[in-house]
Amino acid sequence: MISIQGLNQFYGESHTLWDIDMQIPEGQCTVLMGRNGVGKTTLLQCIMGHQKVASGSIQLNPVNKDLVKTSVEQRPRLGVGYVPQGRQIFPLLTVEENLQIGLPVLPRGQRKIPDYIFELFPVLADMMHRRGGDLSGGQQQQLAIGRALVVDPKLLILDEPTEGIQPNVVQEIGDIIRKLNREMGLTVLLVEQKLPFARKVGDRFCILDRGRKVAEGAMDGLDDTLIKQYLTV
Ligand SMILES: Nc1ncnc2c1ncn2[C@@H]1O[C@H](COP(=O)(O)OP(=O)(O)OP(=O)(O)O)[C@@H](O)[C@H]1O
Repeated sequence: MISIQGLNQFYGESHTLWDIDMQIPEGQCTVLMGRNGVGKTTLLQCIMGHQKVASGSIQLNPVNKDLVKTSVEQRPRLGVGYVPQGRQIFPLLTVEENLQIGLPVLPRGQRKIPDYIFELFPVLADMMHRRGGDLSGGQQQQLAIGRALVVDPKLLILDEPTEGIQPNVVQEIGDIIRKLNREMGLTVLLVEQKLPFARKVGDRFCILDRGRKVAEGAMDGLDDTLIKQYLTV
């Protein structure tokens, strides 16, 4: 679905991502892992066009587009949905208004929030007219995922969807990501620090360390040596 090749990124003089080659296979759930500050969010932001790429390509298939050469606004139209770190819900807008944010990218006749979003997240229907800021952290995460789904993505990218969320809701979010991936066929790329969660939802892992990709493969292959070397603090 996505093939990243030779990607380099800088913050000013600081070389943050180094020669990243990475595959996000269609239909699978890939978990991007690594310690704090290794460049996971930066890589997602490069895919979304929120950070400038110095060199390399991010090929999106089957539409056959290099995202590096595509405008930020094009991503949702090309079928890429994004749930950013910290959720970024608009606190003063209602749940309905937050969900409607993505609608203008759709053709005029299709600008309606799909019903299945309320089946996945019944709480959003119950709280439709409440302000985003009144929702709990877990409810806001559901709203952020719902908002990303409004544009009918083929690829869903999530940055630490379980961060700051209560354990019982983490389980619920995991079930929803699995459902989206395994039953509804969305390709998923997510950043996740919690190992049990990564193992539960992921088919594949990819590890970054100090801006370089150091390992990737099937989730079964994420062994103690890799965990000790690159993930534990
Ligand atoms: N806007 C920015 N300007 C300058 N440096 C930045 C910026 N954002 C991140 N960095 C730096 O780039 C490096 C990678 O940060 P990034 O947030 O991508 O890492 P991460 O792996 O997602 O970390 P975390 O798990 O803490 O979210 C870090 O050294 C960080 O301090």
